[in-house]
Amino acid sequence: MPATKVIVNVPGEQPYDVRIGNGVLGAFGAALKTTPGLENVSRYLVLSDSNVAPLYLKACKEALAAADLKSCDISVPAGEDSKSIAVAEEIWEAMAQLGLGRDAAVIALGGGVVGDLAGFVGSTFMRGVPIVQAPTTLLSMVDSSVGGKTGVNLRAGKNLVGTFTQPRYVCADTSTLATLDEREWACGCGEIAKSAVIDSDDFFFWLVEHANDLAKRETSVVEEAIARCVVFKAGVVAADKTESRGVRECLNYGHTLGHAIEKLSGYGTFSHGAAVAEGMRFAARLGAALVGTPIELVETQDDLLDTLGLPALAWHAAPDTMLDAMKRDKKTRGGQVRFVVPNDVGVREIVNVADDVILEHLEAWALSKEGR
Ligand SMILES: NC(=O)c1ccc[n+]([C@@H]2O[C@H](COP(=O)([O-])OP(=O)(O)OC[C@H]3O[C@@H](n4cnc5c(N)ncnc54)[C@H](O)[C@@H]3O)[C@@H](O)[C@H]2O)c1
Ligand SMILES: O=C(O)C(=O)C[C@@H](O)[C@H](O)[C@H](O)COP(=O)(O)O
Ligand SMILES: [Zn+2]
Repeated sequence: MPATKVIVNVPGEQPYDVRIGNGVLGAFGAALKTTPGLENVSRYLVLSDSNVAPLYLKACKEALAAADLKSCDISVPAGEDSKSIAVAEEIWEAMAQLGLGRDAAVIALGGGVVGDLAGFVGSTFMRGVPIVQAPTTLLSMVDSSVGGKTGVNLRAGKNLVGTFTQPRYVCADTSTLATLDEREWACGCGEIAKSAVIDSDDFFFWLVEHANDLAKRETSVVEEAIARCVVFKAGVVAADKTESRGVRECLNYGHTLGHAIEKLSGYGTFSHGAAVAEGMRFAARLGAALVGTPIELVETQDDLLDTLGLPALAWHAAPDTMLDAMKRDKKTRGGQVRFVVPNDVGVREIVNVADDVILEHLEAWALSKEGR
């Protein structure tokens, strides 16, 4: 896999490119000018957050101006709390005040929070304007900027309102990762580990071998990890864009428990990636009990997550409270909670798990936390 600039095409009715590399934001405007579906855009709204705007908004707007593209911008407070209907409504109102019409497009400049929020407001404003993703966190480069899941959280649970709307273009400038702190680095590594476990032996054992270098941000390893994740996700999304064919749900590995942790701990207490990593530990153990997931996989995954800076969380809630939160998961059918579990590396299945079995495993999980 090439180490510098990589372009991955996400196939589908409206295929799009994901451009990955150091400095690709500099050529952003020129790339948008030749992107199908953006020919008639008269103004771009750049949505970012209070951490990202001071760092990268100027460069983004300069890249647009250099290609004679007009832009305006809105910044939201950094953090998961901005993924809400209240903030979405403020943005819709601001877009109307700015005089944006159906010839506008929305650029998400930031992490997964900005990406999901911008995707949601863009896909609903005036019944939908084009969306462009310019991810600036590791997590958003490896996962959220690709695939078109947009949305906001409700008090009842994560991502409970949203749309499936593919972006027209994704620009992942890896130079922006230099300003990311340790917590957010590890968060991205959580989704990389998720993709590796459910993808293949090739990805998983490559990651095990390079986990230390990824944690140390070794450039070629980082770029290869991003490219591998995007190639994998592009294939899954192409096969099942709206998660209706039983293929895309695999990307939810670790999320059944992970989303419940995020909700119950107060959104933002744990990063999404840390919660997903915890969910992967739990789901693999459930797999070992229910479908024969090899214990070597459970242990290798534990070691991998440790190396990537994602130790088991010293946090738990009462099992019945956890179960109640998990019942809001979108994979739930007929009131029954379903988990993605790995039968082995690269082989996954969705299992319906009875409440009493989940409670029994949650109790064991809670016990394992005592004394931490
Ligand atoms: N749509 C999807 O397919 C998908 C996939 C995975 C995760 N998600 C969602 O993504 C969100 C998590 O995304 P995230 O981890 O990127 O969180 P985030 O967007 O909150 O970013 C994490 C923090 O890093 C800051 N930041 C962003 N870029 C930076 C940079 N280059 N330098 C310094 N600081 C920077 C942000 O301001 C924020 O404080 C969750 O809401 C999750 O549900 C969505
Ligand atoms: O793209 C997908 O599909 C995913 O499931 C990717 C996940 O990493 C991501 O966190 C997603 O937002 C979760 O989706 P949800 O449907 O469970 O809200
Ligand atoms: Zn996720």
